[in-house]
Amino acid sequence: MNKPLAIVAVGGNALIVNEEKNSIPDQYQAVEQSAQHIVDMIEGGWNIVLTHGNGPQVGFILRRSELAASEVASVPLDYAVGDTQGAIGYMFQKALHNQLALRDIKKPVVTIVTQTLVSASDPAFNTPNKPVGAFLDYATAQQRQQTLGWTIAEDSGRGWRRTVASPTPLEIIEIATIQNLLTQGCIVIACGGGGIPVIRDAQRQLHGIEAVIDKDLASALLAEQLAADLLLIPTGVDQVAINFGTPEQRWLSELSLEQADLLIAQGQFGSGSMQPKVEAIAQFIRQSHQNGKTASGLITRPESIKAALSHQTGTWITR
Ligand SMILES: NC(=O)OP(=O)(O)O
Repeated sequence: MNKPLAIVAVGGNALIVNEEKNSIPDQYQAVEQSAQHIVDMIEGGWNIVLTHGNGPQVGFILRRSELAASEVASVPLDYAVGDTQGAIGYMFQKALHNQLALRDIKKPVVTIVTQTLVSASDPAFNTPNKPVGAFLDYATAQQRQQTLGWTIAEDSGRGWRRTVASPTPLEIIEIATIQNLLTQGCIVIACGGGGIPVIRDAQRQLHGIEAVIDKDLASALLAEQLAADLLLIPTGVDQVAINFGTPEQRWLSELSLEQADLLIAQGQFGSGSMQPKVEAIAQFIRQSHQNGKTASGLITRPESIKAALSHQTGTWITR
């Protein structure tokens, strides 16, 4: 029997343990931790495609580019997304390779530079709302807004960040290659940072466009197109909660699509944190159902993945 396929979507913020420990070696340590849990899944019989975010990292590249502007040409945002695919892909590729070697599992790991089609007329280009880079105090963010033309927004009560446009992912250009690599038994790292945003002209030519795609939405599209069984989104908590942070807080082990819709409508999940994860999983499950496939989603902490897969923790979302 074929092994089940899971898309595991690791957030860019998950690699930044705290704002003071955000160096490349610090991020690599976090990747090494995640790699252990992913290889546990492989030992448990799963095929894996790993996707990852890049919100902090792509913002760091833009900032380096600004700081060096008098010496070297600046980096357009689509190229900065490509840079993060290479750097974070390298981290996961190396960490997974090493973890597999420790357990004597022979499985190739490969990172695919992935382009994701978006629409040039997506209204998201008029309202940049995807936070990137570091969390700043308001005075610093406002000063950069005035001097560098940044758009800024408060993010999840943690501070102010630069924002960029985040159009809806429509098509994964390298989908056939990703599928082929999976069929050959590879662990594939794809759609990094949601994929490099590209538009297609009337002559079918691709052109990069400056934006950062939401990695959960891109992962949902990828999961649907690969007919995956599971979209797993590791995050900072073991389970999704309602009434989060109040005396009425309640952790959820299971969530139907109808319950998810209702709780989203009630504004139960943070709009910049848990809500996009639940929405992405719901979209994947619905689309899979339309394609005749039964699929599910799981949200949990990376270190709880093994327990969550045997339903001891985590929040399972099913139709
Ligand atoms: N591209 C993206 O969604 O990145 P984060 O998950 O790091 O915000």
